[in-house]
Amino acid sequence: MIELLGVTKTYQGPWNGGSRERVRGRDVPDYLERKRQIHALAGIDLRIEQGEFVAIMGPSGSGKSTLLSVIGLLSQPTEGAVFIDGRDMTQLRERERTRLRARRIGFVFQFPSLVNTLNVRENVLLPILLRGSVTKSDRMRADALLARVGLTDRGEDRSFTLSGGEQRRVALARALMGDPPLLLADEPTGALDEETAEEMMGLFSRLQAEGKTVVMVTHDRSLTRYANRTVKIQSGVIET
Ligand SMILES: Nc1ncnc2c1ncn2[C@@H]1O[C@H](COP(=O)(O)OP(=O)(O)OP(=O)(O)O)[C@@H](O)[C@H]1O
Repeated sequence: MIELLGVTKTYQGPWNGGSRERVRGRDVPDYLERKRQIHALAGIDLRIEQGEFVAIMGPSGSGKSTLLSVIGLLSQPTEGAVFIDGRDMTQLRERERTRLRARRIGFVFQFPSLVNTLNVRENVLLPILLRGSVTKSDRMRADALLARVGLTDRGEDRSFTLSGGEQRRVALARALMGDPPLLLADEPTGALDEETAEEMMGLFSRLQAEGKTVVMVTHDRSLTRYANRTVKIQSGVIET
């Protein structure tokens, strides 16, 4: 379903502090001084089958979030190809990538980024609200998803009145609103207590059992037991 071939991602770092670089034994003039390059991904080959639950682990700065953003079409690789269902996403126009992202990918981040001025149900409906008007069946779906994440009857509450774990579940319900086949989660249980984290992982497991593909970045080794496979990344390279 998802295949990355030779994916690299290089960021331009800050100016390197005025120190002169030497290229082929000669000082590089100031006006050509190069920015430091950060190789966040340094040649990733990865295949993820439909219906898999993959955990991505690695030390801080190893490239996990970058990898997730490339898989999620939020960021274009510097080199390499990203195939989703056999189509190379790097060859598409930005508009088409955005469209596919909206239809096929749900994101859950560590910080749920709910809109405080909206109530819980409206937050779940946000992807629809942004596209146009909300129908009665959209509202029913939002309520069904809220029930699914254990927040029945909280639809009318202001989102900021919810606890961190509850807000995270609203974010999951929002990610599921468009029924995407692929769920990407970056530290979805970060800063949650153990019990709440386990509940969240239980939800992910059930979604996988229903056929969704789940890719999750985590620091927490104990959570990898929910995944079928753990991919370890170090300095932008997958450890084998
Ligand atoms: N937009 C950016 N501009 C410049 N450098 C970046 C950018 N995003 C990430 N980096 C760098 O790329 C490397 C990989 O970052 P990334 O966020 O993917 O790591 P990570 O494994 O998710 O780390 P953490 O576990 O701390 O969140 C780091 O050295 C980071 O500083």
